[in-house]
Amino acid sequence: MAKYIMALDAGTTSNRCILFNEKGEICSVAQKEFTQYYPQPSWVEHDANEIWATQLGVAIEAMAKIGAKSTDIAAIGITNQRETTVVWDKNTGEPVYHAIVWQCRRTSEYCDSLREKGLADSFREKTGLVIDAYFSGTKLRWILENVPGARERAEKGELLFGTIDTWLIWKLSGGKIHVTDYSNASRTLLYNIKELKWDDEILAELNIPKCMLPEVRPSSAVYGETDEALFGDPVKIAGAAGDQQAALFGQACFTPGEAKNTYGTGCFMLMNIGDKIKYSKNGLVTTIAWGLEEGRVSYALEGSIFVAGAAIQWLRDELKIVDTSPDSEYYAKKVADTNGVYVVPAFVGLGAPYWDQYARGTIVGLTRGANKSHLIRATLESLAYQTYDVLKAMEEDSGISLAALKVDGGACKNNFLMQFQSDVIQAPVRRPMCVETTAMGAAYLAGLAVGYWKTKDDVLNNWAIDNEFKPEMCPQKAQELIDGWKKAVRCSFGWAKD
Ligand SMILES: Nc1ncnc2c1ncn2[C@@H]1O[C@H](COP(=O)(O)OP(=O)(O)O)[C@@H](O)[C@H]1O
Ligand SMILES: O=P(O)(O)OC[C@H](O)CO
Repeated sequence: MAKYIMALDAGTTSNRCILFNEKGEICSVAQKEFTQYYPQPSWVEHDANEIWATQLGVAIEAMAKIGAKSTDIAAIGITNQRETTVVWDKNTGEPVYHAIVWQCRRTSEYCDSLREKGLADSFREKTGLVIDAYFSGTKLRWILENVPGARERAEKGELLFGTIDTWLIWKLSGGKIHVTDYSNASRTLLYNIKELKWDDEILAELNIPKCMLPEVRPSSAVYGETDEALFGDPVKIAGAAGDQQAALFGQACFTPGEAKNTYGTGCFMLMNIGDKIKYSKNGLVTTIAWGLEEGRVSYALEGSIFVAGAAIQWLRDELKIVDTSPDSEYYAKKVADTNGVYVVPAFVGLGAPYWDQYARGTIVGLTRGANKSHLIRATLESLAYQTYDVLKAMEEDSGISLAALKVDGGACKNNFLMQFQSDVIQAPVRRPMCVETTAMGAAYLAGLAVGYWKTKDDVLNNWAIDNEFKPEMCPQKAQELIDGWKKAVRCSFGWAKD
């Protein structure tokens, strides 16, 4: 019997491959960062070819590290940064433009015009989303409008659209399979999450030819096999899910009301709401969590925070005041507080619950005594405050007060941040043994499709806690800090608006 499930985790800043065994344990990992392009302020792009080359490279490396052969791999599951938009030529496989990344704000004004036409409610009703440059639809339209010849070629059926899952599956299959899964489709602003189909009215409004769009399949299903040239024998490609939904699955949040928060490049809190759609009144979006079989899906409420770990990378790469992201913990602990400094990392606007496309990064409360450690600490704390905002919105929408918050993602390894998070929300924060829950979720989705695991109970049984952080700060102090944060956030609003 094959020994491993391979998870390909295509994140915003790096690609990873993890090989899991039957107990859900990590047997091999390889990871590589790739280039971020910022061609104009608030524009973000990736090279889709580099994403593919990096992803294939880490897959081969992870196998080589433990001498695994293709016949040792029962199936591949894919999980990906969502919304990021790729358009490529069906015949040559060449992207017609860089991938436009979820963080990119280039379509903000077009989104304003859609809202001004009074379309916000109908888009919300159909897609569960707010009209925002974050989602794929307006990015795809931008490519069709701005890349010479793209619209004509798309209308002739020569171009294909995909989010990163679709792009990777297409490349893995040697250009044979053009699919996405329910969870990724629900992030495009083009997919009707009630009727489970591409929405013709929205496609007409955005002027997007339907023939470019991938077939939408369950998140756990055999889509096909890898091209023989890649790993030797073909391997089944058996699952895909957006990274945040995969993490919800990997955290075994199967019961409505269960939630997780992932601290990666951004920070995303998702709550399983079962098989009935519920719309938020507090700035969250409704999204498809997963569909395990054709025509049936589970939904989630989501609070999307655009900049979280990316703010720590900013301290590292732009300000150069930490050498590595984990170093932020050392500096934060060197000081007792932030000395009144707040950092609002609205580098690409603000997502939930504010949805301000024109907010920009803001530092307030500086006095002559503010030093590097205060700034680092304030940046780390901003992750916790943003999470607080989203948590409150989620509790209000769902009517459920979370007994504890399950966390995962790269930055949740930061103990200072986790303790501060618990203090701010005044509730326990639970970190699992395996914080690679995104990759784990993708592995489970693929493993369930090929019978490597039998039921979702296997996922539940493999979940184990590493640490629980309990509130140590008194509620009044926490409230004072939150009040300061609210004031700071207000200062960032609308900054980039003429
Ligand atoms: N110990 C840490 N403290 C703070 N931030 C961290 C730490 N370790 C990683 N990060 C941040 O977490 C992010 C990486 O997490 P990851 O889950 O791999 O993200 P993604 O999937 O979005 O690429 C980076 O933005 C990095 O700055
Ligand atoms: O790269 P991550 O893990 O921060 O995830 C990005 C999200 O999928 C964007 O919606």
